[in-house]
Amino acid sequence: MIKAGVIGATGYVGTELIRLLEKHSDVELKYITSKSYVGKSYDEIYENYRGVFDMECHEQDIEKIADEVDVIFMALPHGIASKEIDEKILEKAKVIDIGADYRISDQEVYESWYNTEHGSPELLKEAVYGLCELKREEVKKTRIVANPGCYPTCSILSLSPILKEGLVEEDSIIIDAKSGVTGAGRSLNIGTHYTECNESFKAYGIASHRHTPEIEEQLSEVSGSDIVLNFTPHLVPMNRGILVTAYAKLKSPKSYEEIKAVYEKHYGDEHFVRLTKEGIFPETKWVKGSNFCDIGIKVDERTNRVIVVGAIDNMIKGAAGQAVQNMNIMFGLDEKSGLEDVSIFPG
Ligand SMILES: NC(=O)C1=CN([C@@H]2O[C@H](COP(=O)(O)OP(=O)(O)OC[C@H]3O[C@@H](n4cnc5c(N)ncnc54)[C@H](OP(=O)(O)O)[C@@H]3O)[C@@H](O)[C@H]2O)C=CC1
Ligand SMILES: CC(=O)N[C@@H](CCC(=O)OP(=O)(O)O)C(=O)O
Repeated sequence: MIKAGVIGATGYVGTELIRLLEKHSDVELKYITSKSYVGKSYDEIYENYRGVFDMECHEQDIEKIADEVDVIFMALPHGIASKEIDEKILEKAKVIDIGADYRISDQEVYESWYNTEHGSPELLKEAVYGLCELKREEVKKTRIVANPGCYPTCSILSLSPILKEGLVEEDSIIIDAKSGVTGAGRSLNIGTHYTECNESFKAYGIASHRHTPEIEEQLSEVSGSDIVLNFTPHLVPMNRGILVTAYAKLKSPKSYEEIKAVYEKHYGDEHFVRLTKEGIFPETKWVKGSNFCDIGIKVDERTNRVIVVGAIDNMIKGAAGQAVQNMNIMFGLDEKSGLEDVSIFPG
């Protein structure tokens, strides 16, 4: 049995981690923490767990937790994990950080986009960007995984095959993305009040969202050239889900069948990436509650562009599910363990 601890178990990602780990047949949950609910049992905070999971929430004593577990999941606001993790912790337990602290390899880039000091820059080289389908071999060997962001997971999976094969102009990429409100977390925030976001739809972070450098770094690595792109997120009044529509100009005309063959080459053996049939495009309800990323493609011969539509559940493939997938890889388990659920539709 893998002994696991969840730091930040009372947030939206934390509660999805609890749901997945609690039923994972190879995992024993040993320790959960919270900032505001220390001493409370989990089913007092989340009534849906009544009679199912009543572990007490503890303070965040990371050294003590590392002594008791094999893997620590960090589900905290960015900027905290890097101040808590160090060599001493990593000697005792593996770490999967679901926040952004180890996702960007350049300390200066991280500090300027996140407006905070990095607490353990010496670990940036060692941390592996845990986009499982792209980095499986590195994830197997590492002690610390930077679990990718939700928008980046969907954007990078949607675009990497055509960039890897050099089929599109590297400076032509536009990513138009939409997220449900759980993407903003559980803590109070005016923009996510019911009356502020219900019956409305807005773009935000235009040309300035912190996921831009994360997406650019990974797509640059995939394509072998520097990618600079436009990324525009939108807030949609739904609970969960991310839909990405990405556009890129073809270097030379290609048919739908040729582009489809490239996606099949890259994802044909991937359980969690599903390609839709021609003319069918992903919907967030098809991935709700599951670890799948659905991808649909269109070649617009009129504009010579490829249009790729991707969908994930922001809290599952975009966070807790991918974190469990990373744990499975790190501990040599079947990658699908504990992640067999299909979408909770109608949900
Ligand atoms: N929501 C999503 O879809 C996704 C989120 N992420 C990332 O995952 C991380 C968690 O996100 P999410 O669950 O949405 O956030 P929430 O705001 O819902 O939860 C945050 C968690 O961290 C705890 N916490 C807050 N502040 C502190 C602090 N100063 N010290 C210690 N613990 C603290 C909270 O405890 P308490 O409940 O007691 O206040 C809670 O358990 C973030 O880095 C987020 O960016 C990544 C991908 C997708
Ligand atoms: C809807 C919404 O507000 N989404 C969040 C991103 C979601 C997220 O969790 O960010 P990380 O993946 O980097 O942790 C935002 O735009 O900041």
